[in-house]
Amino acid sequence: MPLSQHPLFKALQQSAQHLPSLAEHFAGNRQRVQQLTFHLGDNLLVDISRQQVCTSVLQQLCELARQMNLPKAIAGLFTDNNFNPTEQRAVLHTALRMPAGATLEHKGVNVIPSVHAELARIRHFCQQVHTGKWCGYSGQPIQDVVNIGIGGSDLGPAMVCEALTPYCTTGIRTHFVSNIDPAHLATTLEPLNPATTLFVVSSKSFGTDETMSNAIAARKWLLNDCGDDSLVQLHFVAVSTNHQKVVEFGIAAENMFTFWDWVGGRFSLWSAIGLPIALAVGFERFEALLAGAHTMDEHLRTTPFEQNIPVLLALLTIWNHNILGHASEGVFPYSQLMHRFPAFLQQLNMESNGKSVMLDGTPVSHATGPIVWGDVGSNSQHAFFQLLHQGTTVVPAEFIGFVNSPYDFPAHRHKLLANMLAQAEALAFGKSAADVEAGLKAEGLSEQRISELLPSKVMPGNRPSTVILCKELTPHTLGSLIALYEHKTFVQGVLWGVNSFDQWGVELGKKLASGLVDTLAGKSNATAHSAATQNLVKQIVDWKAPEGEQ
Ligand SMILES: O=P(O)(O)OC[C@H]1O[C@H](O)[C@H](O)[C@@H](O)[C@@H]1O
Repeated sequence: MPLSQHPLFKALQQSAQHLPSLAEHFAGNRQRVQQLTFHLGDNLLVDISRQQVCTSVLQQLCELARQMNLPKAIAGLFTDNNFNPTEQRAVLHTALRMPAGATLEHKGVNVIPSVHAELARIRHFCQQVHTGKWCGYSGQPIQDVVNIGIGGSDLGPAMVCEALTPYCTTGIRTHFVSNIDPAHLATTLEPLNPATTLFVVSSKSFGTDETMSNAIAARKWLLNDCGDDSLVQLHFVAVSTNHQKVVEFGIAAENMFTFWDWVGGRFSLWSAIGLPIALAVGFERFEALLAGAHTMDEHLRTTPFEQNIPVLLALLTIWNHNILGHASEGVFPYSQLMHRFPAFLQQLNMESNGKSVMLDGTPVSHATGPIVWGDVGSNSQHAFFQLLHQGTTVVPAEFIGFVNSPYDFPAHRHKLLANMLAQAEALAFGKSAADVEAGLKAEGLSEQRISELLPSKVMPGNRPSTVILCKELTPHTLGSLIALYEHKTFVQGVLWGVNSFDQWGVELGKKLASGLVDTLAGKSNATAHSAATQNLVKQIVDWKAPEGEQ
């Protein structure tokens, strides 16, 4: 039964008619914070007390999830499944972080030994690079690793490498090139020495145009320097599921790391796609990242819904988005190192759940994925938080904070977290007209000035937020945090009844672009396109500098 037709969904809509304010919620229940704070071990806590729910609404949401077969779906994530029917693929990324002795059968074969065999190859390769045994063409050890990939073959490893900067102690510097904009490759390569640079060409399909074009250009750059095609091998490894295309590209099979079609691109950083992470932080820390994700997997698999963190966060999206009608979700890590986390989450959640048809192909009758967006705090406070506090759109916010940091400037120590706590507080409780007026009076302002200022200074409050507080941004905690969002995405998809693991919507644009490349190169005309495109093509051709002048 679709979500919106379920009797419990209708009951939740009824509950939302008589919603107490957050201030009333807190005043009416002294146990609220304890009841609505959940722990993963002793290093991660999730406080949903500032969400516009009470325990009875949460129970209704959990019951709805049970009746919509979420328990079976969760069990399916840890056994063989057919969760991606349009691509005829299973969804088994949880296998990538299972311990060596575990069993997860796919088509009757236990996949865990293959997962660990590939991890052993990654470990060996990292050792070779880190000890200088893997040398470039001039005999010098590798110093810089450039990952060439896009989407799921870029965002996860790029985000993790930045987030784990304090753990990047192997001496290997990592760089990420994704965009077909030549500026990305050119500016990345500019300071690098080809003799000490290794390229990791990462692509599940090994057919993505941006990645292939950048890989071909990188090979030329290398060849220009070393002058011998056979030496290029020393500077290229591949990560892919497509052996044939890797070999056709000219990368030897022994220099290819593999993963499997049951790993979706946006869920793949735990596979060989994480090779740059292991090269940057060391294999043991990569293993700690996997272990952190496995901890969250076990939490998802074994915890009753009423205490299950990813399930609760997904249900809050159902509540905020489908019942209360809030169209977007803001995510605000209070950590400069988590700079790329919102972008990673955008692919994870929006590519997974930005769907309009149910699994059986019928149109959805309820909203699916919200717009996910955000940026780091405290920067975002000084940019767009005005709208969050006083705008006409309510944006449920997720704050992510870390108590300890290896970067300890005494004057900064408490300010970052104080800012995060203050934002959650201001969003929830605002400032009433009476309080604003009293403050302005105390400042000695005239009656007239007070009445002018009052409407602009009132803070409505009652704006929902969640706080995720971690002890420290370690590889293990980051693994748990990423897996939390993976599972949140998965649970949302189950409730919405969509296929969270395909992405057909991105294909049309790719096809149109490939036709337009020839048009812009003057090899075909634009008449097959709309008048708008034809006009822009004409302008581009007119303005284009002749070859060689750019
Ligand atoms: O890893 P690749 O096969 O190169 O794919 C890279 C990316 O491209 C696609 O267009 C998809 O939208 C993404 O889901 C995918 O992660």
